[in-house]
Amino acid sequence: MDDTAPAPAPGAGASAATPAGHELVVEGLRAGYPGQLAVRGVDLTVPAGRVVAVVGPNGCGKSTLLRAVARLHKPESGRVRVGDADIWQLKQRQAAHRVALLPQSPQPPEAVTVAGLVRYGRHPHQGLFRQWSREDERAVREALEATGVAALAGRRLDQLSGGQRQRCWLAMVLAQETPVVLLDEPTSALDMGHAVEVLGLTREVAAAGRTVVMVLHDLASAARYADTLVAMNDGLVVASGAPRDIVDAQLVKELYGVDADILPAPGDGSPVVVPAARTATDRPGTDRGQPDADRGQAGTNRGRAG
Ligand SMILES: Nc1ncnc2c1ncn2[C@@H]1O[C@H](COP(=O)(O)OP(=O)(O)OP(=O)(O)O)[C@@H](O)[C@H]1O
Repeated sequence: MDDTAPAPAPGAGASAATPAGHELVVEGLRAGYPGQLAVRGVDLTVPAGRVVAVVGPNGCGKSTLLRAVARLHKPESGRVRVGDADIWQLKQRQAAHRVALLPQSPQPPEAVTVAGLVRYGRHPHQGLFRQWSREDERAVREALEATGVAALAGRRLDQLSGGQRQRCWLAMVLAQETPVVLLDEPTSALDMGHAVEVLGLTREVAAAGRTVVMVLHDLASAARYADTLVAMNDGLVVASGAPRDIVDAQLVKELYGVDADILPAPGDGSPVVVPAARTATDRPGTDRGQPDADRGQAGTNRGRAG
């Protein structure tokens, strides 16, 4: 763990019984959609027990990368390995023992309760000869408590606020008890207090030996809570490394086309990005998923993932 990372939140509750010790390795991953390659050759190695934040502009391929790692979006080429298992060589259920994904816009089953949703996280552990067990009950209870939604267990998901729902989905993913946890914008619907709790929880999960890869748009949070930042642009990793080593004005300009000052946060000194004010006429809107000529290849000399 990076020594600048905040200490795990007390009582945030990742179980010692959860599987740990699995390295995640992504090699030469290329994935996309008809007529568009969204991920154009990504290499990534994440040791067990680390938190990685993937950052980058809208449309640069972050979600596609996570979905390909979670065996939900078939890549054109490349490999995803968790421990000694090639995820794309496994059956869906076997893969779901190794990788869990909280997607950006998950679709709930109709009229499901919070407890019912979190129990879905145990589906990969069920089978013909494996019925619901005390172990499943424990995993569900711990996930509900860790995400602060135990009091909502009997409520219907569709009658909760967006932020409450977000934490319930997170509980479902944690209940799956996989060595690798992928979170696509896990704090997007959360107020500051709950965002801090969820980010602290990622540290707790990692401290239990699991691996967390999350997409975040808030660079300050990414820098504060992640051991490693992976910056993507136009389907490629353009920089990766410890946040304080790679977050600078040049990277922010390259990723977002924004001039910014980088200040050390009080306390841990992690980089805080302060964007320069911009008027509407400063710069016409661009699709940040497309490379600008003036952004070029700056930053490709930084540390590559892996
Ligand atoms: N289902 C789809 N069909 C076709 N193209 C898609 C589909 N999903 C994503 N894309 C395209 O693939 C590219 C990468 O999308 P992706 O969702 O991976 O980006 P992202 O970095 O996660 O973006 P954001 O920050 O906005 O969530 C984008 O250009 C997007 O338009």
